Parts: sequence; C-alpha cells; structure tokens
Amino acid sequence: MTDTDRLLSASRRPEDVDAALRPKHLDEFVGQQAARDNLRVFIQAARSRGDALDHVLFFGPPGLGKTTLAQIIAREMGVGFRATSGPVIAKSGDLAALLTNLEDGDVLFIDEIHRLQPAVEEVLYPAMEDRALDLMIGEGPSARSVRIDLPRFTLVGATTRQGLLTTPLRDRFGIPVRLQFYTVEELTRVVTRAARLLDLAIAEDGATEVARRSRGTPRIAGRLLRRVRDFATVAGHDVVDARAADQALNRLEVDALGLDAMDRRYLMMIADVYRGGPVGVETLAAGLSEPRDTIEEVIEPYLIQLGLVARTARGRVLNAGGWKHLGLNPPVGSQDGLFDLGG
Ligand SMILES: Nc1ncnc2c1ncn2[C@@H]1O[C@H](COP(=O)(O)OP(=O)(O)OP(=O)(O)O)[C@@H](O)[C@H]1O
Ligand SMILES: [Mg+2]
Repeated sequence: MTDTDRLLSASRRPEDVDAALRPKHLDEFVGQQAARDNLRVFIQAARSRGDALDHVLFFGPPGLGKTTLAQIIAREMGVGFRATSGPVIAKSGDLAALLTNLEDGDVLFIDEIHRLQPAVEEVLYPAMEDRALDLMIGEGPSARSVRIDLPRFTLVGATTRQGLLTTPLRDRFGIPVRLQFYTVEELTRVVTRAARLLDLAIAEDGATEVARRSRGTPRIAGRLLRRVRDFATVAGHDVVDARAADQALNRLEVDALGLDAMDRRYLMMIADVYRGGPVGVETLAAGLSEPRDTIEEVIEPYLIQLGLVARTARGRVLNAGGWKHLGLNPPVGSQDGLFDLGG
C-alpha cells in the first residue's frame, strides 16, 4: 500500500455506504438546474476540444450533492476519479505525491478544501494554474527550485464554507458552483427515485410528505425514507402514503417544517434564554454544547432560508416566523430594536 492509497481511502462518512442511491449521470441528477445545464456545456466543450475540464468548486450546505456531482463530472468526462480531503493532506509532500500520480485528464476531488494547510495550499497554486509543481532541492544557499510538469487534471473542490477559502485559492477555480437547497417538488423526485431503488412502494402523497420534511436536502430525504420504510415494514403497510409517512416522521421527531430536535433546541434557546436575540453564535454554541461550525454549517443555513432566524452584525435574532413556529409570542418591546439601548 502506498502513501497515496492511504490518503485516498481515509475520511469516508457512514452515509457513503449508501452509494447505491447516488445518481451516476448528469441526467439522473435531480434539481440544481442552472448548475447542471452549465456543467453540461462546459463538459461537452472540454471533451470536444480534447482538453481537461477547468477546475470546479462546489460550495453549499452538507448533503446537497457536492461529492455526487464531482463523481458525475469524472464519469461524464470519461476520466479517472481520485478523492481526498483537506484535513487528510498533512504535508505539501503528500499533495505532491497525489498530483504526480494522476493520470492524464483525471479528476482530483478535494473535499473540505477550506481545511487545507497553508503550506499545502501553496503547492496547489502552480499546479492549478500552470500544471506544474515547484520543488525545492537542497538547503541553504545552494538550494534551488525545480519545476516538474504535471499531467492535465481537473481539480474539483468542495466546501461547506466558501467564506473560509482564501482568495488566491478561490480565484483559481474557473467554474464556481453554488448548490441551493432543493424544492419540495425536486425532493419528491429524489424520494420517488430512491424508493424505486430501495424497492419500496410509495404513493405520490407519501413521497411529497417525506420531501416536505427533508430540510431541502437529498441526503436527509434518503435517510428519512429508510426510517419511514422501517416503520412501514413493522406496521405492515404495503404502500407508504402520506399518513404512514407522517406517522413515522412524527415518531422521528421531525416536525411539519422538517426541523429536528436539534433545530428546535436552537430556536428555543434564542427564544427562551435570549428573549429572541440578538445573541452571538459562540454563546449559542456553548449553550447547546455544539461546535460553532456545526451551528453555522448545518443548523443555520436552512433556518435562515426559511426566514425563521436572521444573522445580524450583533448576533442571531428570531424572526416573526420563528416565534410562530415555536407557538410563542415575542416578548413586548423586543422587536425591531424599538427599545434597544444600543451596545
Ligand atoms: N440531485 C440529487 N438527486 C438524487 N440524489 C441526490 C442528489 N444530490 C444528492 N443526492 C444524494 O444525497 C446524498 C448526499 O449527497 P453528497 O454526498 O453528494 O452530498 P455532499 O454535498 O457531498 O455532502 P457533504 O457536504 O456532507 O460532503 C447522496 O447519497 C446522494 O445519493
Ligand atoms: Mg461530500
């Protein structure tokens, strides 16, 4: 086993076990229409020129299809796919080894690319720009730099935190793609497709119910569908309809908006402890015993998209919709900074 193999095999998440649900071609991939249409054009153009695709950066919340799209790109380009992730690449030599082992045209996928070490990142700049590796040979006054040419390759980076990427790195991606939360209609198609692959009979209204409560996220839709299947199996339902789905999802404590217990704890903390905010994210993280990253990457994006909370300069505030969802009334005078004494 080479070092490169070790780097490539590490850091897979449990849900990657269900590779069976991953769409393999662009046509099978539901939603993200604008991104998909553009990628199709860029792939076709690169192929017809016999060139490698320009470097692609996917960013957006977890579970929206970044890894899936990276694999699809390699398949549609008809090239090899090598995957690693930012935190796994400890030294610049590790990345140099990966790069020199690529075959012509390969896709190199770096997940969590915002977590690359600065020294490692610097190796990427000439690699992305000039397909070259600058190596230092020797030490002291006799040290010199040698340039090694690399095979043509496409770097596909994925990050949940575009804001944490350095500007020089971000600027070197010719094709930046922001992934959006999915609509209920799109997720209904994701659920229907997954049910077919899982050999589960589901009614249209059952699929819609699961979709409505999946937080705009295909990965969650897949997970919920499996649990709904478990409940249906035990309850003896032949077909999962809206009622069966609703019962199962209630037992899983997924509410009508698709929020789970953690989402509600977050909302309750702002409402109850901080009277609707503003409250800083660090304070919330401490109160919830969750890492700040989890709050910013996983919990907040969807709640903000739903309009339940807002990020302000002074911290998080609960919006009217947030109070309503919790079934609470905002405390008198807490809204709109009417009685805000500043600070
Ligand atoms: N457009 C889609 N259509 C159908 N299934 C999808 C789609 N996008 C994602 N999925 C499914 O959702 C799951 C998660 O997707 P993926 O692993 O690509 O997300 P990700 O954006 O890489 O997440 P993370 O940020 O956590 O790495 C996969 O199992 C995949 O099957
Ligand atoms: Mg991924």
